[in-house]
Amino acid sequence: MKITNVRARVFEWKGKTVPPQGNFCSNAMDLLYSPVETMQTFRFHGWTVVEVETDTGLVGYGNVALAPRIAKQIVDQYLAPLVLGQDPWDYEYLNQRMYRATHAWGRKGVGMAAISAVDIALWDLLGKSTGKPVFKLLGGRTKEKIPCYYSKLYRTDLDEMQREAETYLKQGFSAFKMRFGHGPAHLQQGVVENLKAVEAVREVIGYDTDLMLECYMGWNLEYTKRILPKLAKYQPRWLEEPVIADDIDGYAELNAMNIIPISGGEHEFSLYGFKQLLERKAVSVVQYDTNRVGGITMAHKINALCEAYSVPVVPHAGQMHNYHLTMSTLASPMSEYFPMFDVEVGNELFYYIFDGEPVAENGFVQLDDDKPGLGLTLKTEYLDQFDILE
Ligand SMILES: O=C(O)C(=O)C[C@@H](O)CO
Ligand SMILES: [Mg+2]
Repeated sequence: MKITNVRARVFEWKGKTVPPQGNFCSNAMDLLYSPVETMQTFRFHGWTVVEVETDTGLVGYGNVALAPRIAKQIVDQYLAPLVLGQDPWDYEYLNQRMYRATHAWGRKGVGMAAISAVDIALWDLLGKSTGKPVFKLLGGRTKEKIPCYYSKLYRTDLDEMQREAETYLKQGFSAFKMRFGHGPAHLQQGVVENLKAVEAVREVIGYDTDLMLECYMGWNLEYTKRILPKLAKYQPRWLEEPVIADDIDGYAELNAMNIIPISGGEHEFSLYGFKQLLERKAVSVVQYDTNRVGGITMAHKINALCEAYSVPVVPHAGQMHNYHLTMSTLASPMSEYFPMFDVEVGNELFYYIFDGEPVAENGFVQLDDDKPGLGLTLKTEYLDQFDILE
């Protein structure tokens, strides 16, 4: 099998969107005085879809969500020439080729995200060419089905958050992730607001469910140290990305406090970066996203690394490029699950672009043994609501 063409297209949503309500979600911009409304930097309304075509007629699909227009340029100008004419089965060689050729500028961030999209498309091809789902190529089914946690609960009105939690509890979810709306800029009043929100959600979901708390890098070390003991009584399973991704010392210090397990890795990009996080005991849960860390080839290696350190992997986002890895490794006990809603943050867009993304039933997602590759096709239903950049 030989690669004959690589096509990268940006899908930019132009349809109706739901404006973020209330304090919505803390994020890294919150610590900075800014005339820019911070939610503008937080919304992700575009996606790059990469199609790798072959001389067999098979086409593999990959995707990247970060900085989609730049990712497309990287695929077009730098990565496509490196894989054209090559055999997708040489995926390790091709991954190294892309990683090393772009290393001067690409080793963290959007460079790696673009590599990920091509790599994911290669694995989709491998599955399609063998008639097997990707998880089979990675080692097979380690779970009957994948437990997943409901991930939304942005910081809106507390009654609304409670209604949301109740609805999804009734649908059978037994694990939830909520977002904080306040950080250091909101002073002690914000601490109180944060605690009230966790209490409100626990009031509805009880204590026989898991609750995860998301900061999305909107706090700092001092603030987190102050609030951690106050949050402990709500028994969170983890506290996610309290500080910016580069502050590995901060993660290590917070995790060593042993009050609440600290999770991270959603904004880490390389195998070496994860080695550092693990060596430093900086996180108790690793949350890579396969469409950021160099694709399935690299995520598979990170799983092995985490297995050896006995640190669980719960990838960022659901989505097929992550589900296949979660299914095939014991290092990964469960998945994140973004429900399909009207377009708001943009996490939902995956459902609007692709057909085949599984829908959770009773808090589990299932992968089909008989669907080759990733099991995704392009959806036609919403095509007129995207601007598509060729
Ligand atoms: O789902 C997460 O872990 C994210 O960080 C997604 C982002 O949308 C913040 O809510
Ligand atoms: Mg997160």
